[in-house]
Amino acid sequence: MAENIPEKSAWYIGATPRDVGDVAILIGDPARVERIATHLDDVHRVPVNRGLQTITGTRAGTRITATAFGMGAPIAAVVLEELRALGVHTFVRIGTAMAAGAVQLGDFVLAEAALRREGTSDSYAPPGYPAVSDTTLNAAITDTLHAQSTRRHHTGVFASYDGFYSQMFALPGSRSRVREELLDDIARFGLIAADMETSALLVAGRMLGARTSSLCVATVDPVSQEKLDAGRMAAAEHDLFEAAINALCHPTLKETR
Ligand SMILES: O=P(O)(O)O[C@H]1O[C@H](CO)[C@@H](O)[C@H]1O
Ligand SMILES: O=c1cc[nH]c(=O)[nH]1
Repeated sequence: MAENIPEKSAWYIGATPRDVGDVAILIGDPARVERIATHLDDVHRVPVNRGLQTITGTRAGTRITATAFGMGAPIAAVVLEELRALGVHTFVRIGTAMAAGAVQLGDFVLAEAALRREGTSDSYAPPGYPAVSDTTLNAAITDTLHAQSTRRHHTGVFASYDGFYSQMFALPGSRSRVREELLDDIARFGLIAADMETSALLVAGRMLGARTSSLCVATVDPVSQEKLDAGRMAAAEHDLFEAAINALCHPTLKETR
């Protein structure tokens, strides 16, 4: 009988259409999945596959999926592709980013657009194609951040890089030009943040007909390499989860889809 035929599951994340909602939060660190689960009701867990973990829970009647991709643009795009194929139409990447410009550690940074310094977005669109966030989604996120008003936020241009140690965070004794390239980009393009996935997700999301944006906490200073301490990070993560979940429940996202 038809209802006994197992639904096909996505190759890597292992989820079926029934396992996911219409909207999703893309998380880097897998350890954040169980922590965001505590912010949702009726949480359903998909078995972990290849370290990729997906859960779906509800908030105010909206089913929200959260999947952790780990680190870097290629796997982040795989996860976005699979969730999109399962029916997800709206994505918010949440995570950590390097602070740039006037941004201070612990501030939120919301991507309006991103400089494509990674290679994954090239597999979706030529270099002249812009990596831009969805404006309706960003309006919902901004509205939520104002209502939440727990910490400062900045909206602007991110840059995303493939090489964490070769392009973003030089280890002691490594080639100093590494950081100079990043500092050059920050100054030349007035960036507010740098991470590893945002530009690829914005391009892939748009090419696949999904709404996509990226909201991060600034956690590292590019010049001093100072990092946000664990206590402040935990508080920021809590606020980040709430901002993403509340934004995805925003009424305008339902009205305009
Ligand atoms: O905190 P998450 O979301 O993992 O994001 C950031 O952390 C990793 C590298 O530090 C990259 O994935 C980067 O984008
Ligand atoms: O330095 C950093 C911090 C967070 N995320 C990154 O990609 N780089």
